[in-house]
Amino acid sequence: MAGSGDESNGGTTADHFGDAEFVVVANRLPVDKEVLPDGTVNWKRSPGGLVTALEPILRSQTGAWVGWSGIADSDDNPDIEGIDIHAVPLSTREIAEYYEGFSNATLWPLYHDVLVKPEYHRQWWNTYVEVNRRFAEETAKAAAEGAIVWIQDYQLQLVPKMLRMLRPDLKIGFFLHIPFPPVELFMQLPWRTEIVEGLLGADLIGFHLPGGAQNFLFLARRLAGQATSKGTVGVRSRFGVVQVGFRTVRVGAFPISIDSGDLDTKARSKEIRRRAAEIRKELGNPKTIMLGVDRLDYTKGIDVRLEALSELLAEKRIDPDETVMIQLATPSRERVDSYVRMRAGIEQLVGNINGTYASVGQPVVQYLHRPVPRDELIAFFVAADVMLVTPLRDGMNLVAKEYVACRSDLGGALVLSEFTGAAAELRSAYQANPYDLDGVKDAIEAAVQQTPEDGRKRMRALRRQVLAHDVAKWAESFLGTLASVTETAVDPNRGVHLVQGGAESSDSDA
Ligand SMILES: Nc1ncnc2c1ncn2[C@@H]1O[C@H](COP(=O)(O)OP(=O)(O)O)[C@@H](O)[C@H]1O
Ligand SMILES: O=P(O)(O)OC[C@H]1O[C@H](O[C@H]2O[C@H](CO)[C@@H](O)[C@H](O)[C@H]2O)[C@H](O)[C@@H](O)[C@@H]1O
Repeated sequence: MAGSGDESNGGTTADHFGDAEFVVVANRLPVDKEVLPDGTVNWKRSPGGLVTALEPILRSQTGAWVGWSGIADSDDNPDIEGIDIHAVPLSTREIAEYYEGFSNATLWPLYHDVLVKPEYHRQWWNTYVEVNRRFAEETAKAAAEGAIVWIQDYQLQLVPKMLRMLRPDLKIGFFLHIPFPPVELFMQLPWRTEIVEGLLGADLIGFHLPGGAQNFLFLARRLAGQATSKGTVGVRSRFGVVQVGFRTVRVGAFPISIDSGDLDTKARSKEIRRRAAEIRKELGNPKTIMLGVDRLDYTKGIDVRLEALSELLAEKRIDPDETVMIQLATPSRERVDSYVRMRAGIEQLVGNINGTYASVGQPVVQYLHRPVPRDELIAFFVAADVMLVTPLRDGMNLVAKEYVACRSDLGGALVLSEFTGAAAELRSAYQANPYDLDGVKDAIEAAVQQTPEDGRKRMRALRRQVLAHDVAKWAESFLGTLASVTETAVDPNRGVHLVQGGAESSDSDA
């Protein structure tokens, strides 16, 4: 019987398997801790798209979620109705070395075009391995025999292989939410082979875009010495294949989305419309409201849009008396040096623009360094005439899709960086290369000056895409593919074949 307690599954026996038929494994749990004024603790479900998409699946079968609570040195295991929570506690040292260090100061910049220099520290790597092992062990305990396990993102790239060693009976999917870099960048990583081999423990590896899938296939051939397909990968179709012994690993592109129907309904509500009108009034009824909504991250190109605005104002192509830009920036990874430096740079740019172009009581840029409540955010989307999404590199960018979902009035215009995953789908946006400041300025100016008729036409096309492809479809397409490829696997021992270390080859395609 697959999964019975011999050496090949790390000693886990069927009696020690969990109950969950579907397990999500992510760095973060889908809950936020709230301490009420009277000191009592309340765990609120986080409003993220992933939870929304997976909740019905987690509820319809016995579902579990393995992740970190977001709090240091905490042994909290929140109780959430309908989801069996398995918290993986992290110590202060592990947060510094695994999360802030290897995940966010090594992998994050390396995978985002080396926008800042990745730091390579052996101690961070060791802790990344240790923490990935704990996630794998916790998952092995939670999953029922033959369960489906879906591992999320760059923080956990070693979990697929570790988990397969513990539990060869499982069907393992992995999805990367950030870009997967080209070979020229990935080869910098001292532990490049271990990462590729870690991912190859999965049955299905998903990326947002075909380009990421193709980069991975090339590296699997080059670093793990595996036979791979060489044809182009499609969107939710034409999957790539890596042959790992007698195990077949599929590689595909599954662009994530949002709960567009829900946002559309909320944005149509009277309360949100009233609040949107109120926001415009509070801002002094400007002709044009521009909006940026991001985690405060150097990948998001907040500086790009501020510099573009500053030059447009200097060239009098935008009138400061008629324009307000709102930048909502959620604090993020605040103990990582590159984030501290970037925040100072952004705040200086905001100060410079306001110092030069604002009138008393009427700043041109209104900057909020905090998250805003969901309904308030929706009202901002409804109020904004021009949405500025200008990342230097972004896996997808859900904000662009959220804006579109909120515009049932067919108003507004989306300025969108070519270097977001969303750009592949949102072709009717005002797209620009964020490295070409003149191009960004032209796109912003065109968006500000669009005719209502052109605006409606573009927004209609954008909405068709976003409403037809929501996050439930994303989950269905990934999980449907995972189910079909594991069901058709012919060899009952498919579970145990793993790539062994040191397989780097000198592929002549390099
Ligand atoms: N200031 C903010 N207040 C509230 N929500 C925010 C804020 N900034 C970003 N968000 C939300 O966070 C999510 C960001 O997702 P995305 O654009 O894909 O980028 P990332 O996951 O890299 O932060 C969106 O759902 C967006 O609405
Ligand atoms: O958990 P944090 O360190 O606070 O960071 C928040 C999340 O940021 C990243 O989001 C990515 O996923 C989005 C959805 O697929 C995508 O639209 C975006 O382009 C990515 O940057 C990260 O990948 C998540 O793991 C983090 O939880």
